[in-house]
Amino acid sequence: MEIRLNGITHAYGDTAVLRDISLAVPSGKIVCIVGPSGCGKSTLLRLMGGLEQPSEGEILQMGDAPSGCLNPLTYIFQDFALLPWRSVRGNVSLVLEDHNLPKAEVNRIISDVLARTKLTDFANALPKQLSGGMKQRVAIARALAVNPAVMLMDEPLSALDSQTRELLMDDLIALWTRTPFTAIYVTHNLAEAVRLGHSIVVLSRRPGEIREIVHLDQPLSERHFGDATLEERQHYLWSLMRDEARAADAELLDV
Ligand SMILES: Nc1ncnc2c1ncn2[C@@H]1O[C@H](COP(=O)(O)OP(=O)(O)OP(=O)(O)O)[C@@H](O)[C@H]1O
Repeated sequence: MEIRLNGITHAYGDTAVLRDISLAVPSGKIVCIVGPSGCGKSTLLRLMGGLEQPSEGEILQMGDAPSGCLNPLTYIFQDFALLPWRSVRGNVSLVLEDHNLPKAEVNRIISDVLARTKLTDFANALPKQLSGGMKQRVAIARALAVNPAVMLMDEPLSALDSQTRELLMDDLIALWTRTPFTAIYVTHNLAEAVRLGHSIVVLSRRPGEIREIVHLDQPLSERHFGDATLEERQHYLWSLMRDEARAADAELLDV
Protein backbone atom coordinates (compact mmCIF):
# COMPACT_ATOMS: atom_id res chain seq x y z
CA MET A 1 0.00 0.00 0.00
CA GLU A 2 1.19 3.48 -0.86
CA ILE A 3 0.35 6.64 1.05
CA ARG A 4 -0.08 9.92 -0.75
CA LEU A 5 -0.38 13.35 0.83
CA ASN A 6 -1.83 16.12 -1.29
CA GLY A 7 -1.46 19.69 -0.06
CA ILE A 8 -1.56 18.98 3.66
CA THR A 9 -1.83 22.11 5.77
CA HIS A 10 -2.51 21.99 9.49
CA ALA A 11 -2.99 24.47 12.33
CA TYR A 12 -3.79 24.24 16.02
CA GLY A 13 -5.90 27.34 16.64
CA ASP A 14 -3.78 30.27 15.44
CA THR A 15 -0.61 28.21 15.30
CA ALA A 16 0.20 27.12 11.75
CA VAL A 17 2.10 23.82 12.04
CA LEU A 18 2.34 22.35 8.53
CA ARG A 19 2.01 24.03 5.15
CA ASP A 20 1.20 22.49 1.78
CA ILE A 21 2.90 19.11 2.21
CA SER A 22 2.62 16.85 -0.86
CA LEU A 23 4.42 13.57 -0.68
CA ALA A 24 4.27 9.94 -1.79
CA VAL A 25 5.36 7.07 0.44
CA PRO A 26 5.90 4.16 -1.98
CA SER A 27 5.13 0.61 -0.99
CA GLY A 28 8.14 -1.26 0.40
CA LYS A 29 10.21 1.85 1.07
CA ILE A 30 11.30 3.72 4.19
CA VAL A 31 10.70 7.47 4.06
CA CYS A 32 12.42 9.46 6.80
CA ILE A 33 11.18 12.84 7.94
CA VAL A 34 13.67 15.25 9.48
CA GLY A 35 13.42 18.90 10.43
CA PRO A 36 14.01 21.36 13.26
CA SER A 37 12.37 20.92 16.66
CA GLY A 38 8.68 21.71 16.64
CA CYS A 39 8.35 21.82 12.84
CA GLY A 40 5.43 19.40 12.83
CA LYS A 41 7.04 15.97 12.24
CA SER A 42 4.97 14.11 14.84
CA THR A 43 1.86 15.99 13.79
CA LEU A 44 2.42 14.80 10.22
CA LEU A 45 2.70 11.21 11.44
CA ARG A 46 -0.51 11.52 13.45
CA LEU A 47 -2.30 12.91 10.39
CA MET A 48 -1.03 10.01 8.28
CA GLY A 49 -2.26 7.54 10.88
CA GLY A 50 -5.72 9.16 10.91
CA LEU A 51 -5.44 10.14 14.59
CA GLU A 52 -6.18 13.72 13.55
CA GLN A 53 -7.70 15.31 10.46
CA PRO A 54 -5.70 17.92 8.52
CA SER A 55 -7.04 21.47 8.30
CA GLU A 56 -6.59 21.27 4.50
CA GLY A 57 -5.54 18.68 1.95
CA GLU A 58 -6.06 14.95 1.67
CA ILE A 59 -4.26 11.77 2.66
CA LEU A 60 -4.85 8.80 0.37
CA GLN A 61 -4.16 5.13 0.98
CA MET A 62 -3.58 3.63 -2.47
CA GLY A 63 -3.65 -0.09 -3.20
CA ASP A 64 -4.32 -3.09 -1.02
CA ALA A 65 -2.85 -3.93 2.34
CA PRO A 66 -0.69 -7.10 2.35
CA SER A 67 -2.48 -10.42 2.82
CA GLY A 68 -2.84 -11.27 6.48
CA CYS A 69 -2.77 -7.59 7.44
CA LEU A 70 -4.69 -7.11 10.70
CA ASN A 71 -4.04 -3.40 11.12
CA PRO A 72 -3.00 -1.31 8.09
CA LEU A 73 -1.29 1.50 10.01
CA THR A 74 0.75 0.66 13.09
CA TYR A 75 2.76 3.01 15.30
CA ILE A 76 6.10 2.48 16.97
CA PHE A 77 6.97 5.11 19.60
CA GLN A 78 10.19 5.95 21.39
CA ASP A 79 8.84 4.92 24.79
CA PHE A 80 8.11 1.28 23.75
CA ALA A 81 4.60 1.36 25.33
CA LEU A 82 4.82 -2.19 26.73
CA LEU A 83 2.51 -3.54 29.42
CA PRO A 84 4.84 -4.18 32.39
CA TRP A 85 2.84 -7.11 33.78
CA ARG A 86 2.82 -9.02 30.50
CA SER A 87 5.70 -11.13 29.22
CA VAL A 88 7.33 -10.51 25.85
CA ARG A 89 5.00 -13.11 24.34
CA GLY A 90 2.02 -11.57 26.16
CA ASN A 91 2.81 -8.09 24.86
CA VAL A 92 2.95 -9.38 21.30
CA SER A 93 -0.18 -11.53 21.66
CA LEU A 94 -2.13 -8.49 22.90
CA VAL A 95 -2.46 -7.06 19.39
CA LEU A 96 -3.76 -10.39 18.06
CA GLU A 97 -6.44 -10.93 20.68
CA ASP A 98 -9.38 -9.15 19.03
CA HIS A 99 -9.04 -10.82 15.65
CA ASN A 100 -10.62 -14.21 16.31
CA LEU A 101 -7.61 -16.05 14.97
CA PRO A 102 -7.24 -19.79 15.62
CA LYS A 103 -4.84 -20.47 18.50
CA ALA A 104 -2.41 -22.24 16.19
CA GLU A 105 -2.26 -19.19 13.91
CA VAL A 106 -1.64 -16.88 16.89
CA ASN A 107 1.20 -19.14 18.00
CA ARG A 108 2.64 -19.25 14.49
CA ILE A 109 2.62 -15.44 14.18
CA ILE A 110 4.17 -14.93 17.60
CA SER A 111 6.91 -17.50 16.96
CA ASP A 112 7.64 -15.90 13.58
CA VAL A 113 7.94 -12.30 14.83
CA LEU A 114 9.94 -13.29 17.92
CA ALA A 115 12.37 -15.18 15.68
CA ARG A 116 12.63 -12.25 13.26
CA THR A 117 13.42 -9.86 16.12
CA LYS A 118 15.77 -12.36 17.85
CA LEU A 119 13.57 -12.58 20.94
CA THR A 120 12.68 -16.28 20.91
CA ASP A 121 14.76 -17.01 24.00
CA PHE A 122 13.15 -14.12 25.89
CA ALA A 123 9.51 -14.99 25.21
CA ASN A 124 8.68 -15.41 28.90
CA ALA A 125 10.67 -12.45 30.23
CA LEU A 126 8.94 -9.38 31.66
CA PRO A 127 9.74 -5.91 30.27
CA LYS A 128 11.55 -4.91 33.50
CA GLN A 129 14.05 -7.71 32.86
CA LEU A 130 14.93 -6.35 29.41
CA SER A 131 17.39 -3.70 28.23
CA GLY A 132 16.07 -0.65 26.35
CA GLY A 133 17.13 -2.14 23.02
CA MET A 134 15.31 -5.41 23.73
CA LYS A 135 12.19 -3.52 24.82
CA GLN A 136 12.15 -1.69 21.51
CA ARG A 137 12.62 -5.02 19.70
CA VAL A 138 9.48 -6.24 21.50
CA ALA A 139 7.65 -3.13 20.28
CA ILE A 140 8.87 -3.86 16.74
CA ALA A 141 7.80 -7.53 17.05
CA ARG A 142 4.38 -6.38 18.24
CA ALA A 143 4.07 -4.05 15.25
CA LEU A 144 5.15 -6.76 12.81
CA ALA A 145 2.65 -9.23 14.28
CA VAL A 146 -0.26 -7.42 12.64
CA ASN A 147 1.57 -7.42 9.29
CA PRO A 148 0.92 -3.70 8.80
CA ALA A 149 0.75 -2.04 5.41
CA VAL A 150 2.66 0.93 6.80
CA MET A 151 4.65 1.38 10.00
CA LEU A 152 4.54 4.88 11.48
CA MET A 153 7.73 5.23 13.50
CA ASP A 154 8.11 8.26 15.77
CA GLU A 155 11.71 8.62 16.98
CA PRO A 156 11.84 4.86 17.68
CA LEU A 157 15.52 4.80 18.66
CA SER A 158 15.91 8.13 20.42
CA ALA A 159 15.53 6.76 23.95
CA LEU A 160 18.46 4.37 23.38
CA ASP A 161 22.19 4.88 23.86
CA SER A 162 24.29 5.23 20.72
CA GLN A 163 25.63 1.64 20.69
CA THR A 164 22.16 0.17 21.12
CA ARG A 165 20.93 2.48 18.37
CA GLU A 166 23.56 1.06 16.03
CA LEU A 167 22.47 -2.49 16.85
CA LEU A 168 18.80 -1.67 16.34
CA MET A 169 19.57 -0.01 13.00
CA ASP A 170 21.31 -3.21 11.90
CA ASP A 171 18.25 -5.17 13.08
CA LEU A 172 15.84 -2.92 11.18
CA ILE A 173 17.96 -3.23 8.02
CA ALA A 174 18.05 -7.04 8.38
CA LEU A 175 14.28 -7.11 8.89
CA TRP A 176 13.64 -4.90 5.88
CA THR A 177 16.09 -6.85 3.69
CA ARG A 178 14.34 -10.11 4.52
CA THR A 179 10.82 -8.76 4.03
CA PRO A 180 10.61 -5.16 2.79
CA PHE A 181 8.12 -3.11 4.77
CA THR A 182 6.76 0.37 4.21
CA ALA A 183 7.60 2.90 6.90
CA ILE A 184 7.50 6.56 7.66
CA TYR A 185 10.28 7.21 10.09
CA VAL A 186 10.44 10.49 12.02
CA THR A 187 13.82 11.27 13.54
CA HIS A 188 16.02 14.07 14.83
CA ASN A 189 19.03 11.95 14.07
CA LEU A 190 20.50 12.49 10.61
CA ALA A 191 22.77 9.44 10.93
CA GLU A 192 19.65 7.29 11.34
CA ALA A 193 18.01 8.99 8.37
CA VAL A 194 20.89 8.24 5.99
CA ARG A 195 21.20 4.64 7.23
CA LEU A 196 17.53 3.77 6.98
CA GLY A 197 15.84 6.11 4.51
CA HIS A 198 15.25 5.38 0.84
CA SER A 199 14.26 9.00 0.77
CA ILE A 200 14.55 11.74 3.35
CA VAL A 201 12.05 14.56 3.55
CA VAL A 202 13.60 17.73 4.98
CA LEU A 203 11.07 20.07 6.56
CA SER A 204 11.60 23.76 7.26
CA ARG A 205 10.94 25.16 10.69
CA ARG A 206 7.33 25.67 11.75
CA PRO A 207 5.11 25.87 9.83
CA GLY A 208 6.84 22.86 8.32
CA GLU A 209 7.11 22.97 4.53
CA ILE A 210 9.10 20.56 2.39
CA ARG A 211 12.52 22.10 1.75
CA GLU A 212 13.87 19.16 -0.20
CA ILE A 213 13.46 15.42 -0.64
CA VAL A 214 16.82 13.65 -0.74
CA HIS A 215 16.85 10.21 -2.41
CA LEU A 216 19.48 7.62 -1.51
CA ASP A 217 20.06 4.81 -4.02
CA GLN A 218 22.53 2.75 -2.02
CA PRO A 219 20.86 -0.53 -0.90
CA LEU A 220 20.15 -0.58 2.84
CA SER A 221 22.21 -3.75 3.27
CA GLU A 222 25.28 -1.91 1.93
CA ARG A 223 24.97 1.06 4.30
CA HIS A 224 27.39 0.79 7.15
CA PHE A 225 28.54 2.86 10.10
CA GLY A 226 31.15 5.39 8.95
CA ASP A 227 30.42 4.97 5.22
CA ALA A 228 31.89 8.04 3.43
CA THR A 229 28.95 8.47 1.04
CA LEU A 230 26.48 8.42 3.91
CA GLU A 231 28.57 10.91 5.87
CA GLU A 232 28.57 13.23 2.88
CA ARG A 233 24.76 12.95 2.60
CA GLN A 234 24.45 13.56 6.33
CA HIS A 235 26.52 16.76 6.01
CA TYR A 236 24.35 17.84 3.11
CA LEU A 237 21.19 17.31 5.18
CA TRP A 238 22.68 19.30 8.02
CA SER A 239 23.61 22.12 5.62
CA LEU A 240 19.92 22.25 4.61
CA MET A 241 18.79 22.32 8.22
CA ARG A 242 21.43 24.17 10.20
CA ASP A 243 20.19 27.75 9.94
CA GLU A 244 16.58 26.76 10.46
CA ALA A 245 17.46 24.56 13.42
CA ARG A 246 19.26 27.51 15.02
CA ALA A 247 16.31 29.80 14.38
CA ALA A 248 13.86 27.21 15.73
CA ASP A 249 16.03 26.81 18.82
CA ALA A 250 16.04 30.57 19.43
CA GLU A 251 12.29 30.67 18.85
CA LEU A 252 11.68 28.02 21.48
CA LEU A 253 13.87 29.92 23.95
CA ASP A 254 11.76 33.05 23.38
CA VAL A 255 8.52 31.37 24.38
N1 LIG B 1 -2.48 18.77 20.15
C1 LIG B 1 -1.83 19.94 20.00
N2 LIG B 1 -2.41 21.11 20.30
C2 LIG B 1 -1.78 22.28 20.13
N3 LIG B 1 -0.54 22.41 19.64
C3 LIG B 1 0.10 21.27 19.32
C4 LIG B 1 -0.49 19.98 19.47
N4 LIG B 1 0.40 19.04 19.05
C5 LIG B 1 1.49 19.71 18.66
N5 LIG B 1 1.33 21.05 18.83
C6 LIG B 1 2.29 22.09 18.47
O1 LIG B 1 2.56 21.91 17.09
C7 LIG B 1 3.93 22.16 16.81
C8 LIG B 1 4.53 20.94 16.14
O2 LIG B 1 4.61 19.87 17.08
P1 LIG B 1 5.19 18.44 16.67
O3 LIG B 1 5.27 17.66 17.93
O4 LIG B 1 4.42 17.90 15.55
O5 LIG B 1 6.64 18.85 16.15
P2 LIG B 1 7.94 17.92 16.00
O6 LIG B 1 8.63 18.41 14.77
O7 LIG B 1 7.56 16.49 16.05
O8 LIG B 1 8.72 18.35 17.31
P3 LIG B 1 10.02 17.71 17.97
O9 LIG B 1 11.09 17.80 16.94
O10 LIG B 1 10.30 18.62 19.13
O11 LIG B 1 9.66 16.32 18.36
C9 LIG B 1 4.59 22.51 18.14
O12 LIG B 1 4.63 23.92 18.25
C10 LIG B 1 3.63 21.94 19.16
O13 LIG B 1 3.66 22.68 20.36
